[in-house]
Amino acid sequence: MAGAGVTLEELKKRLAEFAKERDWDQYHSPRNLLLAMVSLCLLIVFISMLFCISVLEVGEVGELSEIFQWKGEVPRGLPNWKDEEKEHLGEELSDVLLYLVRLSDICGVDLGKAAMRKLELNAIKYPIKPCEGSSEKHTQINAASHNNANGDGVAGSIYSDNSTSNSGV
Ligand SMILES: Nc1ccn([C@H]2C[C@H](O)[C@@H](COP(=O)(O)OP(=O)(O)OP(=O)(O)O)O2)c(=O)n1
Repeated sequence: MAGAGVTLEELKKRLAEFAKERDWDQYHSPRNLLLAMVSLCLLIVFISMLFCISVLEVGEVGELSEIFQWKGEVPRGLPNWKDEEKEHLGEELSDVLLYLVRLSDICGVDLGKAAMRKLELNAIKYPIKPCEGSSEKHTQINAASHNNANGDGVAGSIYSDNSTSNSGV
């Protein structure tokens, strides 16, 4: 089954391809990716408060954020970072990953399968053509497509256009 037993290396490759096809490397800076994770965590905090679970995971993301605090924008590959700083970053990233893997196991979620499925859903939400070089959210791109469809007959909703989606997992 797609995604069952997927390795971290495969997932890394798929994510890199997904970003490259959409010319999104320009937006995937360390800071932007971290901020994307942090906003996701604010949602988890809210849900955690409702269900009293998983606050530790948010704590680890907080520790990860501390490493980038006051550094401003950081270039890919972290060329000016000391070895100790990179090692510390590796430890905090691992804490987040290890808690995620453990949490999904305890909850009975096959994380590899779920991640591959989410990539397929992302490809439907963010088809290559309208999303190429754009950092807009799918809702904004979808609204723009609707406007175009009303105005000059160009493509309608991105959800109904499978011709450019990249969901062939
Ligand atoms: N510039 C971007 C935008 C999205 N994604 C990928 C990573 C995430 O797996 C997913 C996040 O997409 P959304 O921000 O649209 O969030 P959701 O999928 O949760 O959608 P929604 O917020 O509408 O529920 O897409 C990405 O890699 N780079």
